[in-house]
Amino acid sequence: MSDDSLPAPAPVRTAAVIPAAGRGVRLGPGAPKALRTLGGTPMLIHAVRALAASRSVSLVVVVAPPDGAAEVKSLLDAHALPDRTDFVVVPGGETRQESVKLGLDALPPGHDIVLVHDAARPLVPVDTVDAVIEAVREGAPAVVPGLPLADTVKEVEPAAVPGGPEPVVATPERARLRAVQTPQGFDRATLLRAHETVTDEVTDDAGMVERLGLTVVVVPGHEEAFKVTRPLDLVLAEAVLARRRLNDGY
Ligand SMILES: Nc1ccn([C@@H]2O[C@H](COP(=O)(O)OP(=O)(O)OP(=O)(O)O)[C@@H](O)[C@H]2O)c(=O)n1
Ligand SMILES: C[C@](O)(CO)[C@H](O)COP(=O)(O)O
Repeated sequence: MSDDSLPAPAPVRTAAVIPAAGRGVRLGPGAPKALRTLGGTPMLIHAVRALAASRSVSLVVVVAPPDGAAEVKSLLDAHALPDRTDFVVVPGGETRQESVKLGLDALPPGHDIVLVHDAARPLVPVDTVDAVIEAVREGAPAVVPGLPLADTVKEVEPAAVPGGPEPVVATPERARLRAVQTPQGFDRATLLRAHETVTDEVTDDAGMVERLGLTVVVVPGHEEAFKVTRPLDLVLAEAVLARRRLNDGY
């Protein structure tokens, strides 16, 4: 039985934190990775647009290179972004984990779902963003997009000398493995607790939630949400962008 005199529940609001403070050492010398261009536009702007394309995302916190917050603010001002979204820029830290924490510290109250998305994944489709948000809305405290692996993976004993042979310890069953991407989505309180509690270095935010003993779920990722890490990834990203521009006027 419904009671029309009760106020409608407040809509669940979503914020996104975009860590963009990395140097991009594996990409080679040049500007900080997030500021390098893809199709003439900084990678960070692509990533911000990808998240702001979701109608659920009302706030984007960009975590800029430690001495680059002013430059990032100017970049956001200079590029067209949706009016319905607010943007905040904060300086980042030494590690990804530190940068995400600094982004979380800048979140105002009122957003119950928080996404964390690498600036280095500039081409994630909005459907992937929305699928992650939806899974959190449905009650999962932590959600990651992931894809099955194409390669067989070996666990090894690290080489005694750099470049030396590495004894294989195990071959995990490939069908049970997923390569995880971002945006990773969280119930806000869970993500804040993870960042307050976990002190050792973890390579993704969902991994921190796992350490709290909570369940993380994987939803289907997308091959275009790949991370631009090495020079060959830039070639692929330019090709994907060129195809989108040709097909969709992106
Ligand atoms: N101190 C850091 C390190 C990384 N990142 C961000 O975390 C995301 C994923 O990191 P990765 O792709 O590894 O970027 P880099 O750390 O820049 O790469 P590299 O390890 O090659 O230097 C990127 O958007 C990167 O800007 C960050 O905000 N702060
Ligand atoms: C968060 C992440 O993109 C999920 O795949 C990844 O763990 C980041 O790792 P990196 O070594 O910092 O790029």
